[in-house]
Amino acid sequence: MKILTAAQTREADAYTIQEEGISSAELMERAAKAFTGWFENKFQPGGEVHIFCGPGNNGGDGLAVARLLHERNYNVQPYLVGDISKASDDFETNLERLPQDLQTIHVEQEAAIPNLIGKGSCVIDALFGTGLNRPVTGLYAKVLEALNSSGVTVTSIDIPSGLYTDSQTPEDGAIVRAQYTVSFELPKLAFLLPQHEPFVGEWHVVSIGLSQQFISEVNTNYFCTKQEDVQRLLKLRKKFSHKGLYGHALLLCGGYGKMGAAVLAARACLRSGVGLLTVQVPQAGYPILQTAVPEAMTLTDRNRKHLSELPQDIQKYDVIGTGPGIGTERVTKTAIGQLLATSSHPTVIDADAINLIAASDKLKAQLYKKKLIFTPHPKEFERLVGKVKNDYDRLQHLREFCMEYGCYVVLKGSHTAVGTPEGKVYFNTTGNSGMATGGTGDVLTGIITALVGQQYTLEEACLLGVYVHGLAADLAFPSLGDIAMTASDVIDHLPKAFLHLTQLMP
Ligand SMILES: NC(=O)C1=CN([C@@H]2O[C@H](COP(=O)(O)OP(=O)(O)OC[C@H]3O[C@@H](n4cnc5c(N)ncnc54)[C@H](OP(=O)(O)O)[C@@H]3O)[C@@H](O)[C@H]2O)[C@@H](O)CC1
Ligand SMILES: Nc1ncnc2c1ncn2[C@@H]1O[C@H](COP(=O)(O)OP(=O)(O)O)[C@@H](O)[C@H]1O
Ligand SMILES: [K+]
Repeated sequence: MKILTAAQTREADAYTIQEEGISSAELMERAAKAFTGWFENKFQPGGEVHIFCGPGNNGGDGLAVARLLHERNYNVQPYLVGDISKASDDFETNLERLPQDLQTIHVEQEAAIPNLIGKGSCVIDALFGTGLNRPVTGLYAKVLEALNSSGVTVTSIDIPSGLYTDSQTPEDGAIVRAQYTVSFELPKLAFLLPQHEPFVGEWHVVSIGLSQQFISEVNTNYFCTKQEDVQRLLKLRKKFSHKGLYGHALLLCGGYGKMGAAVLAARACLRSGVGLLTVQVPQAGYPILQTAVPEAMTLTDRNRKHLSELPQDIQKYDVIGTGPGIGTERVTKTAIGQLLATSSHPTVIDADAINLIAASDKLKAQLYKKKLIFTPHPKEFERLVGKVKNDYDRLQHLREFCMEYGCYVVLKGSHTAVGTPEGKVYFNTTGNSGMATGGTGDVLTGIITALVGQQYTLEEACLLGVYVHGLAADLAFPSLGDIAMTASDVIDHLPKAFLHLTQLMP
């Protein structure tokens, strides 16, 4: 699914209006109906609903929603905020359409801002949408600040007012802190960035029938991975298939005190369909791996505690995964250096392997033109690319790093972002806060390694792997919740996650 900029969203609106031969007020009516449908499911009629409308089409939406909720017996109070002498045409149309018994209140100065503290009211924020073109200050900022400090439940139409859709909001701009955001047709880039969680709250997308032709033709660098996107990637097994068809993976993982990382990566790799798995661990890990993961073949390093060498016959493997639990000893750095210098295998690089590379220009110089997938969390990513200013800056670095080295980067987080060598970014849509616990990243390394071994392209392996990893956690959630969830629980739910995707296939 594509993510459009504010400008592209306006073009999509205009294209739809022309293609369907409808008026912009009709499209607004669709948007208002779609919003109202969501709202009715969430909030019962009864309490007061205060709707704050700005001078543009977002305000127009607010007025149309006021009329529709009024018709459905909600106790609605619309406010017109600021100078509405230059309001948009569709705002005017919807103002005229308000029924006689629905009186608006005009908020033209600070003293007229209603005091909603302690009233338990519900607020709909329709001040600004995608047409916001400068930071919110003055009277509008006072309104947003009053809402933020009043303790009311705010639901924003399209986007929280004051928040920029696809670039960093300037620091002097006020932004409403919504509990819910109900957006039209496609999610906005701003919703996917962790820094915006306090403003966006729980977000939902409702369809308003924007032109699918426009959406399929428009160019964008940003995407959301939905179930239908990964389902078509999934390869079914053939009846006469054998383990030789599903790849032989090598995991170079684990170290003294962190052998569990190797166990987690190995188990996840096996649960993701790899044909054969060999794990090389330091000697201290031999009994652990042989006991905890009997399906895997185990090689031992000459070093007792740390990765220090590559296996002799490394050529025979189809894919290598490394990093989890390996530590950053000098001997391990040498081994990772050898790996980069001598191997042409597709390789998944995680955790301490990233840290070692990040700390060495010599190792970094070896990254070019290889088949590499990096799976950093935000701190590991900053070690690779330097300090970032904000989430947009991080995305820019992500794209630049991937383009420079021709690699894939799986930047982990609540909406994990997969960067590609073409500079595209795919945000994941599965997963939950139960995954915020040690070892879940090691599980992801195992999953992606297994998928590359099964001949998925690097891009497919990243997208499918990240999706399935989050889906397993989502399937674990109903019985385990997020507080008690562990990385092993995620592995235990991988079978259900793969089944879920295959059973839904046509
Ligand atoms: N097009 C359609 O058919 C559909 C559109 N839809 C809806 O329309 C929304 C987009 O509407 P929009 O383009 O009118 O912009 P909107 O967000 O209301 O703001 C523009 C107004 O705000 C003003 N303004 C801006 N920044 C400001 C600031 N910081 N401080 C103060 N003022 C500021 C700006 O004034 P100006 O810059 O001219 O001074 C202008 O008056 C979209 O999010 C969705 O909700 C849906 O109904 C689907 C169909
Ligand atoms: N709040 C969250 N919502 C969704 N996914 C999460 C959340 N927190 C963490 N994750 C996922 O859990 C994994 C954590 O990886 P990482 O930080 O490398 O853990 P570790 O190093 O302990 O294995 C990542 O895949 C990340 O996307
Ligand atoms: K809004």
